Amino acid sequence: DNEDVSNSLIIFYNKLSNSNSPHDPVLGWNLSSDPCTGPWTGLTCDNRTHSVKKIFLDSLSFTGTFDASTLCNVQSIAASLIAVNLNNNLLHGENLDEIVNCRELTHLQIGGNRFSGSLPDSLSRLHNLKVLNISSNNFYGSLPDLTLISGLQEFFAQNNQLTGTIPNLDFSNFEQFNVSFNNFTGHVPNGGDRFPVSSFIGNPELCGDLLPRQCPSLPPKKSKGISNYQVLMFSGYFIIGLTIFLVIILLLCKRGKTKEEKANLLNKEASFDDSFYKPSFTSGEYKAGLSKSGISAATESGMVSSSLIVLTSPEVNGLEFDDLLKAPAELLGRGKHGTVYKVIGEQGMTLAVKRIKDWTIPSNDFQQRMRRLDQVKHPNVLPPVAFYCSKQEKLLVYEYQENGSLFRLLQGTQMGQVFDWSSRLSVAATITNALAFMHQELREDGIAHGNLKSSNILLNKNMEPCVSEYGLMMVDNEDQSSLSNFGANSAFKTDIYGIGVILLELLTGKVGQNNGLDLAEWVLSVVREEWTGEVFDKSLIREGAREEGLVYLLQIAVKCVNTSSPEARPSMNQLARVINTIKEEEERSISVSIVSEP
Ligand SMILES: Nc1ncnc2c1ncn2[C@@H]1O[C@H](COP(=O)(O)OP(=O)(O)OP(=O)(O)O)[C@@H](O)[C@H]1O
Repeated sequence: DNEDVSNSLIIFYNKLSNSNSPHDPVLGWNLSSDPCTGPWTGLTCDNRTHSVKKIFLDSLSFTGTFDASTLCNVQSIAASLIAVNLNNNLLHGENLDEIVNCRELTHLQIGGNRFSGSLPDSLSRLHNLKVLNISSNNFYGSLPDLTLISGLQEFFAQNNQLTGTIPNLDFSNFEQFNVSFNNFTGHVPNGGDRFPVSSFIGNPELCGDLLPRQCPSLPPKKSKGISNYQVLMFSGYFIIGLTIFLVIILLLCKRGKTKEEKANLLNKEASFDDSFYKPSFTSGEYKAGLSKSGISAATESGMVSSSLIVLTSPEVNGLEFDDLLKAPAELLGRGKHGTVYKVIGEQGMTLAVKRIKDWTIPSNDFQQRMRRLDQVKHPNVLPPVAFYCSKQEKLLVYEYQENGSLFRLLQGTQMGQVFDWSSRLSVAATITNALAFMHQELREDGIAHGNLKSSNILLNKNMEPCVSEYGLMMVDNEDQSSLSNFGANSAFKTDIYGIGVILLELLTGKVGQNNGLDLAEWVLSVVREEWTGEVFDKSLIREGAREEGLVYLLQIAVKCVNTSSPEARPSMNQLARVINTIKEEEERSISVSIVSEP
């Protein structure tokens, strides 16, 4: 029996450590000694019965597999094993459904690994479990029926891709519970409000009182059954309603058709590729653009409000507003503040045209603002090349940047693309330097960015980050209420919040939602509770990024997203200085390690 136990434990260990690759720690697990009396690090036995009780092999960078059958299909191990902790390695899973045979388990901790696939239903038959940690893996599919484990006290499943609804658990038993950053749907079960919002955030389809998504109110309960008379009456109403509806549809179709015919006659030239589509400007504005007034003539004669004003780019000189309207346009995205189209100009230049929504700024102020912005240039701030402004319409024209945005880059890392620590630091330093310059130059004009987020950090043709849409809109987010005492300065403090969220995105590898509030709250809650390395992107840890630099950047990012006293947020200049120092330290430590290598 003893031999069986030792052999199985060695098989378990070899699979875990990829058959003892040279980088694995030496933990004394070998057949020359007895598991319970020998130097088997991480293994605890029951002194009395001499049987294996606990296996704690967490945070050891094991890269192999946890094969549950190697432990749980051996009767004398399964009968005594109460705790397995393999958290924070790089393990895959194998035969995980065999875990059900380790019926005595009270603690199963496999968080922070590379397990993937669906969770075995058999997990719910581990009736003695008190602590279950499957967080930060790639598990998908629904949760097993955890309601069957009546004694469960701690459950961690955050940072997976789990779907379905959260089981109706008896939360009064739970001390800790976290299912954040998955794809759960439905509502937070009753009693879930015992836990902070950070336990549930990051599930876009999950609704609840504390979450950004509110649950729809339940339809009123039907009172009694309805009588035959009522059935007849309702059917009558239904038939009358349906007839009226059909007549209206018929009339509308007829009217639409005549309108369409008229429009076709008026605008014969409007033929364009179906895969693209035109921005749908109203006919009045369309006419204004079609006035064909030359750009420079219009500017000089003061007719600026109906013409495209070209600011900088020689390449787009000669471009007119109606050229823009006629050019094929592809929808790039629709944000809170407007819509962006990719437009291919006649000169072959590809442009991004932002159509701003609901900004009631007077035309003159808007023009003044754009001209002031045109005077302040920084190589890492994307300048508008032209703009158009009428009472109803405000358009900004930029050069199209084909390498995407920081937002997309971060999304790519979630699919396993490499975005290493020094590149992330470099992005952070470049954009804070650029913004520090802009803040300094435009402070007196009170023009901050106003909408800083990773989708507005674009990568130019040299893959350098560029801040886009600077000064495009008034700041209007929730942050403003707490900043009302700061007057014009509040917009600059809001930019600091925005950059804080971007720094958190770079550190965690997660993208913020809901103005970054979700991410900031999650990071703050983790930091408050334990200040663990749990917030950092696992790929940075794997890469061996220096903890000191990570923590230092996290500390300053946390100061930026301070909502209780926004005045305590650093200035962009201070922020840039700190980040440059972290970057220099990092570069120094790399060159020191290269020099000191034998
Ligand atoms: N000059 C550009 N070149 C290439 N892509 C661009 C350019 N400007 C914007 N985009 C992309 O177009 C998409 C939509 O941009 P937009 O700024 O409207 O989105 P948003 O930032 O999410 O919304 P909003 O700014 O309204 O809050 C984004 O993916 C953005 O990265």
